[in-house]
Amino acid sequence: MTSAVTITRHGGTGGRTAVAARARQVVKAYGSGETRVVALDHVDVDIARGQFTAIMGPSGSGKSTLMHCLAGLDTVTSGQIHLDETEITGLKDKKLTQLRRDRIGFIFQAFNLLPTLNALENITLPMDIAGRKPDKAWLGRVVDTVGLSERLKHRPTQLSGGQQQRVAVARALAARPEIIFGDEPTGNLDSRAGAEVLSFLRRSVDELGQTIVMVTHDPVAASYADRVLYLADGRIVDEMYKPTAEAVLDRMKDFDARGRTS
Ligand SMILES: Nc1ncnc2c1ncn2[C@@H]1O[C@H](COP(=O)(O)OP(=O)(O)OP(=O)(O)O)[C@@H](O)[C@H]1O
Repeated sequence: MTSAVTITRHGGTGGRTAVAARARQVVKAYGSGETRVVALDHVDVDIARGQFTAIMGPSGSGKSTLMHCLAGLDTVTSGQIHLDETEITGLKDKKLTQLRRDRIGFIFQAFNLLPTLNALENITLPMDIAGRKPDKAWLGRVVDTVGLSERLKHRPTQLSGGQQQRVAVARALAARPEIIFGDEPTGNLDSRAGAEVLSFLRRSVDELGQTIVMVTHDPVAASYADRVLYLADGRIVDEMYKPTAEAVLDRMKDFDARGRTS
């Protein structure tokens, strides 16, 4: 067969451009007058499709705010945010809710599973709500990737914390979102369960082409990423590719000792 025009995807499970999300000159300020806090101060960033990006920085540096703005969970004060080719800044609530539901996946520190549903039902719940039929082959791959094949009939209370978070990871992956945002996804897990979940996130990038952005305080968690962005006082002050836990820790100590270094 010839003649079909193929649109090359640059990795990832959705979208067309090599940049899954981008922020341009994003400012987020809370409050006004003397109580005004600038949480994001003219942030420019590109999130590469099919990569695992970690966001790090001291408490209050703006990590969660950046994630929430990129994910359309919070509005910006000024600047633009695009998801693939869609500008999300300026979208009305209804459109934004739809976009989050259809194109973005979330993993939070709390697993947010429904106790009355089994693992499989929890995984497919967002698609059920959206009236979408799960792609069975994909669902099978996701379940295998996160190592849950033997646990699908279990309810959350019958699963360990690590297994529950793996259900949450599978739930985020199942709908093939263009991008998954994680806010301290291993923050509630011991180091072994955390390592397991991080390995599954890593595999979902390597084997399923998923794009992931994760906020973390933990240098070990960040070492699973392809790239680490460092925030300080609402600005991206540094980045590191192919991070190791030692290099991330050294960089954090450096920041603590010298404050903002750029
Ligand atoms: N709803 C809000 N109202 C007022 N100020 C806020 C609000 N949310 C965040 N801030 C402020 O914005 C700044 C950035 O907060 P943010 O939660 O993004 O930081 P963070 O790096 O995620 O911190 P942590 O690591 O402690 O979670 C902080 O100074 C915070 O106090």
